[in-house]
Amino acid sequence: MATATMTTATMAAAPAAETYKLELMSAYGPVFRDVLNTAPRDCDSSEVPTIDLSNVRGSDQERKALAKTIQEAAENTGFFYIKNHGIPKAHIDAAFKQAQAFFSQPTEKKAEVSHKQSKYFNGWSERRETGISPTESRDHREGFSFRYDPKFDPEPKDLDAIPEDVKNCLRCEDFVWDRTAHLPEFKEDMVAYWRDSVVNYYPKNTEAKDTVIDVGLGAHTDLQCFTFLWQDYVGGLQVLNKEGQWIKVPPVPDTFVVNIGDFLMRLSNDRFQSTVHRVFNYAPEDRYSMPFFFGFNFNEKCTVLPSCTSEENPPKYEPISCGEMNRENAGDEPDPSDQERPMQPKQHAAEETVEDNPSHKRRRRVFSCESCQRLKCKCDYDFNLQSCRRCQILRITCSRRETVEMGDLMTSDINNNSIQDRLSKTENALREITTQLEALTKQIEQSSCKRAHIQSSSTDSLYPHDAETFGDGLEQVLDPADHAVRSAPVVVLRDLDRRYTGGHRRPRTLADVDLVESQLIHENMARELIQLFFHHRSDRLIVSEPNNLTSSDILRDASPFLHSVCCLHAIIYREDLFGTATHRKIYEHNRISLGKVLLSVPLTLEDIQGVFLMSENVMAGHGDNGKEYIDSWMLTGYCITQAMLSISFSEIVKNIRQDITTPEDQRAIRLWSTICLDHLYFYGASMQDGMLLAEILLCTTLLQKLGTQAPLDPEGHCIEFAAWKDKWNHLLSMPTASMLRIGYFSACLILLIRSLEDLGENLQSTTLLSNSSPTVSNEFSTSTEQGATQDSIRVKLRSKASKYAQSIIETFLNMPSSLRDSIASNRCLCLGYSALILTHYDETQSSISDEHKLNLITRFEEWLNNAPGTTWAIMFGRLAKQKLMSRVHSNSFNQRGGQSVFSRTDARKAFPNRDQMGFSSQRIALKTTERVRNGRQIPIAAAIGEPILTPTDAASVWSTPAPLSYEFQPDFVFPNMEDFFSGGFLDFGGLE
Ligand SMILES: O=C(O)CCC(=O)C(=O)O
Ligand SMILES: [Fe+2]
Repeated sequence: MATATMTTATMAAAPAAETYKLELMSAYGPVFRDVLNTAPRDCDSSEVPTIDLSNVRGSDQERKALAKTIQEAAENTGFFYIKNHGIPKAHIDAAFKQAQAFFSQPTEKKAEVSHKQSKYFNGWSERRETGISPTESRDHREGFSFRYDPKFDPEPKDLDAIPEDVKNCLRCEDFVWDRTAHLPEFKEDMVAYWRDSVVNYYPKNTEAKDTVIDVGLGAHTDLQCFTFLWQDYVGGLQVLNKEGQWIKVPPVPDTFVVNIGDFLMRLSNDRFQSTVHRVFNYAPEDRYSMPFFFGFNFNEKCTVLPSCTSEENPPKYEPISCGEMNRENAGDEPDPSDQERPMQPKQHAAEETVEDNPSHKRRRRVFSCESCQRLKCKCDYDFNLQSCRRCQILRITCSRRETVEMGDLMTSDINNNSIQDRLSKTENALREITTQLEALTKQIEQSSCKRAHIQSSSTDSLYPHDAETFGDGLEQVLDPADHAVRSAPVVVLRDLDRRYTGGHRRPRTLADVDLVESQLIHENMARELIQLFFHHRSDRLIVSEPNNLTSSDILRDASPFLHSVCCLHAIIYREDLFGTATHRKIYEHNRISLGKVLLSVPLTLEDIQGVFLMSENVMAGHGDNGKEYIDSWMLTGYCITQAMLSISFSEIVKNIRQDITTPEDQRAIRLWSTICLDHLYFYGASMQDGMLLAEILLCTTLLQKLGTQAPLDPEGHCIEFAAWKDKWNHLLSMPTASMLRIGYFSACLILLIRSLEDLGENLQSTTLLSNSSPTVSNEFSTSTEQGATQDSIRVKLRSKASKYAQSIIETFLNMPSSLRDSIASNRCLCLGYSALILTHYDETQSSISDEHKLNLITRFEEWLNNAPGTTWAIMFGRLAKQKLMSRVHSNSFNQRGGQSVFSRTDARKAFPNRDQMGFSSQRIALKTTERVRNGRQIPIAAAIGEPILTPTDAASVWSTPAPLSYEFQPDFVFPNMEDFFSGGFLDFGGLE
């Protein structure tokens, strides 16, 4: 312990790594920036000033003063706001509305105008499709682009008079408007706003990943001269200042943000700053922005502006066009000049060596760094500095290549030359690798202390989920071994893992390509297969719809691997595909992906789900035993290990305690319980494990059935439940399976109640909890044939529901008392609810005698009175009893000609152990409290109980029944029984 404390102290004193390396794609190739780890702060007006453009049409002097202000801002941060810009607010508002209308369409609709149909990157781009910054996540953004079209110019153009070379540079495409024609006024409002624009949509994002910086649009510089940006009120734009600090450029009403682009920086001989910026939309709201990129035609060659050069500061660059400049960086396909921001680099084609082509003549060596060669700049490579001045200024790696030019040397030197050439390439490659390794090591080191930094400024945290449950600085020390002093092994392991992988996953090419992309199946087929998966196989993961599987909207995007595995599972249900060559190919694809995924730690929940599904023999047909897959046990075991690393259990437990579990938490726990239980299955699980598994599967079936239209047939049967019962009958029939039986009866009861409600029966809180004596109309609406059929169905369902409610209570009362007392609170509420149902229907409707009911209910209530933590159920139990007694009373009253003749004997029959009934004459006061469950507020009614019976004279009370003693507030909402039921087995967010 002493050592640990010492280490902590030493560590705390050691200077923390302050920066991380940010890699950027630029026209000059990859550029690295050192970025401070501190949380982004607000910009101040000296960094991003607001410039009033009112004087743009003022006197010469005023205009000069304005130009100077702009120049200063362009030379400083390269970012500024403009106000009084003259763009009508109505145009902006209309375009904004259209942007919202466009992006709120279903994906399929947006896909109709996908940029994939475009030659020039016009149209819609999906979320995560682009990943502009190699250091950060893929972009959590959708975009819609269109280009200037002379047809829509506010000053009408003679289209025929446009010169051919200018026409060739136009990038407008009609399909963007044709395929949005269904949106009223869309084109008109958009072109009225800008005539050449991108609209960015950053969907709300409250689930930032903790391993990468999850960005809306990654760090980049804009490529052209300057950008006008309108942003809505949400905020998220950040700019990297000269100190390497991210500063926030928040929305300011009625302004645009202007920033300088790479091309203007070059034309100004680096005087104006093209500054790195990004969008970080970690916000509970969607964000929209509409930039306009101003630049020359992409073919227009421009020189450095003479006014920006002098004798001491000669032009650094050769004339170049914007198109050429960017093509130099990114290769030729697709034409990068059609993008507004840099593209991710393409692998340069392997360079041709002299050996590859021995016909090449001996070459003359010239010294010029690779970047200057590419950009046709003069290179003043300094051998001592091992860099040229331009690369130094740009802070990019200056790799020198001994370029050889045709002509000079003797052919006999070819071999020597090629060796020399290769040697120099190898050297360069090594240097590059060393730089990257250094950067990576630093980044990994920083990632472990990043948390500490970022946590201290929690509001701006880039890693909100990184906020560990650790209470003090002891857990934030750099040496993970120190964690061992206080942390569970898994915490140490997780930390080590983060530290050594830095959250980076191994590349797993195939696993990240889904079946559609790899052209194994068509998109529509994939959609059908996913539907089939959810119809037939989702019980494997206890999920009922795709977004139970992932937090992202699109499973294919979130996890191509899991998507492929789900498709593979569904093929069993497609006779036309099962056993075909396509099936085998898909299987092969998944098998290889599985291998890649297994090697790429840390795994996401989706990965683990995929691996888990692969533990089944998915090549087996319906009837075959999918479980006998050779690696199943190993795979489920691996899933368990990985889940332990990926799931923050303590965080989830904390959330459960506070009743604030997130869908992500629930997903994690569902997955965890499923894989553990499945693993036990192979291991030889106990009966109790089996019962728990059976019940979880039952619950899944129930949830699925509740989502369907007619969950039961007219006889009140459910095929799926019958199948479940068949499968688990060996457990159900065991004497120790009372809870499982109660679960089964409850599930059946829930479906019956749902069916009755569908037939118009009111079984809502208001009815079940009302103080009036429960009578259900027996007057059927037999006037129509359909009405008569419905009535007869209702009769059957009522009687069945009563039977199930009876079975639930009976089974419970027959359990050993120790087991009864340990019942989960949620399940206890199921019992209370069953009691209400049992008493709701009279003898004729339920085919159960009131006497028997009273007996059961009384015993149940007696237990409730003595059992701990059953507050709610006490109320329901008592209410049930009162209602029943009041009906028994009025029945007897009516039967004996208005005379109450329910005798002591009757009472004794109903209460054979009346002395042990435990009725108390005390008033019961239940506290009013509020709990939140599943996001709903459930007021627990204040209930004051009057004594119902006194042990001394039960019979006198029969003749004059006491008024019902529980009064529920009118807005009291009875939670669904399925909430109780499904919450019961995991005891999630249990109500006390
Ligand atoms: O959405 C924003 O605020 C910035 C967008 C941007 O930088 C771009 O589109 O290049
Ligand atoms: Fe930008």
